[in-house]
Parts: sequence; structure tokens; C-alpha cells
Amino acid sequence: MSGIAASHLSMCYRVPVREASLRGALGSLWRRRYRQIQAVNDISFSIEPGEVVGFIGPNGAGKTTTLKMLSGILHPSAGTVAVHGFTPWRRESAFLRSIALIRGSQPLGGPTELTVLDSLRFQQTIYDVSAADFRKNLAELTELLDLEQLLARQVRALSLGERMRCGLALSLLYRPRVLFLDEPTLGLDVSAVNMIRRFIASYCRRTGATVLLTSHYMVDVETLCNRIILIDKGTIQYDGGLSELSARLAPSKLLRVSFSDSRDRDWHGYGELVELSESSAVLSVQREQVPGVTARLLAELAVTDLAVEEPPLERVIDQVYREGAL
Ligand SMILES: Nc1ncnc2c1ncn2[C@@H]1O[C@H](COP(=O)(O)OP(=O)(O)OP(=O)(O)O)[C@@H](O)[C@H]1O
Repeated sequence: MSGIAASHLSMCYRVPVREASLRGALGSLWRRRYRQIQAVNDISFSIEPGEVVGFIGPNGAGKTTTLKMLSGILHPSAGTVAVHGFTPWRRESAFLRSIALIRGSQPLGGPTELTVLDSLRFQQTIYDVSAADFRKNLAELTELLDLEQLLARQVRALSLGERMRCGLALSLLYRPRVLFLDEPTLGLDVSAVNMIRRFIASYCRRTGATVLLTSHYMVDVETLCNRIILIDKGTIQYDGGLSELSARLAPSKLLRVSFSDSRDRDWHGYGELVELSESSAVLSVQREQVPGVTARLLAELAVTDLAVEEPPLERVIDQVYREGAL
């Protein structure tokens, strides 16, 4: 059984056209006009149980709309979806207990006067979590998300980063097997971002959860996902491995070489010089020439360290967005 299977999925929003003038606005009270926005257009993909997949694309590409259809918030205009065998928009309770949609930009649900601990107890009741599981899961989440100091605080008094950590705890208290993560690190500072990334990676390792993650931060995607689905203007542009995408779009790799002799030399014979210091250089080298250039560097220089790197994903994705390079 596939973890998530989407087939020919489409979503077309119907939005009223608002007239700018007063006369037009009055006229539209009698006769409303609508226009269609094709947010998602005939996309198909499948994700195996336990896979962690990055779902990326520029603003307005259709990512959130897709996540909403997969989590049962939106009924698609066309197509079918199965998430661990469930049809999301039927919103059966067994389905709702097996998934979580976590949105970085969204406030925590429930009354904001409650403390974080009370909100977690409220969640325990809604999702019917046994007392033993509640204790075990809460202890684990408290440790991993560093919640100890936050449990007695009112939800409304939390900062953005604290809210995100508590939001994750609330969503994962009932141990969902499928996570839809929509920009989980949006607006967070460096250490909060790192904590959230470590936490997601460890949750996936421990529970074998299936994850679809959207993020505009390519480091999130590189750290957590082996595969990406790239969507633009509602259609899938790429579905595959991260390294294959780089190989397809970036014809060169970076050679980072450290050496102990500081003689002047003509680097252009090895490749395009990107960076140079007293004892190290970064060269951009055509992929097929990497083995030959590496061998020559090792033979001709007193090399102390040498690393071959893919170009930063950020740069590759930027190229796709700007040039539609796929
Ligand atoms: N409720 C709605 N009503 C009408 N149009 C909508 C609605 N929600 C989204 N859209 C439109 O659908 C398209 C896709 O939006 P969506 O939010 O899915 O994109 P996204 O890839 O998540 O973008 P972002 O990265 O900016 O969050 C956009 O053109 C957007 O304006």
C-alpha cells in the first residue's frame, strides 16, 4: 500500500470579481461575476510509507492548496487521493488521528487563554490518547522540544518560535503517521530553526512517519529530504532525487582543495577559480572532468585536504525558478 497516492489532482478556486468603481460594486450585488484560478492542475505522484519528501516551488505554485487537499481541508475539483488508504475529504476519525497538518504561519488552535499544558490535555481528550501514552509522549516531546519552561505559560503569550515548538508538540501528541509540514521554520531564528529540523528528523527516524514538507529554505529540504517534488503554476516540473536535479541542471561541481605550499600557480588549468586564500582554493570544474582534475591536483600539489561538492541547492533552484530550466 502506498503511503500517499495522488492521481490527476486539480483544484480550481472560483473567486468573485470585485469592481473598482461604486457603480460596478453596486451592479455586482445584482449580478455577480466570477473568475477561475487554477491553483493545481492535474498532478499525480506517490509517496512510500516512511518517505520524507520536499514539496517545493515559488510563491503561488500550489503547494499549500495541495497539502490542504491531502489533509482533507479542501475537496479537489478533480482527481483522487489516498493517504494510507483513506480518502482525505471524508475526514474519517481514523484518518484525522493518523495525520497532522502543521503550518508555520498558523496560530495554535484552541483558546489562547489556556496554558500550553492544558492545551496538550485538551488535545489528549480530542484525540483520545491514553493516560500512559500521554505521559510517555509528553515527556519525550518536552525533552526534544525543550518545553519544560513553556508548559505553564498561556498560549497567547508565546513568541513565534515558542508557538511553533508547542504547535509541533500539540500536533504530534497523538503520534500521527503522516505529517504535512507547511513552512515549519518560517520566520524562526537560527537556533529555533536548527531545533525544529533536528526534531523533525528524529521524529521521522523514531516513528517511520511519512512526510511531505514545503519550505522556501533549501537547507530544510537538503537536511531532511532525499527526494523533491517541484511544482510551478500548479503542475509538477520535477519529481526525483536532489542530487539528480543538481546533476541535470548544474554542469559543474565544486572542488575545495587545501594545500601546504603557497607557491603562485595557474589555477585556470584546473578549472574556474571561485575562491582563493593562502592555503586553499575553490574551483568550479565540469562534472566529467572531476576525476582527471582531482588526480592532477593530488599529483601536482602538496594537498592536505580535498572535497568534491555539489553546487548549493539554493542556486540550482533559483535557476529553475528564474529560467524555468527543467
Ligand atoms: N482560498 C483561495 N481562493 C482563491 N485563490 C486562492 C485561494 N488560496 C490560494 N489561491 C490561489 O491559488 C494559487 C496557489 O496558491 P497556494 O497558496 O497553494 O500556493 P503556494 O505554493 O502555497 O504559495 P506560497 O509559497 O506563496 O505559500 C495562487 O494563485 C493563490 O493566489
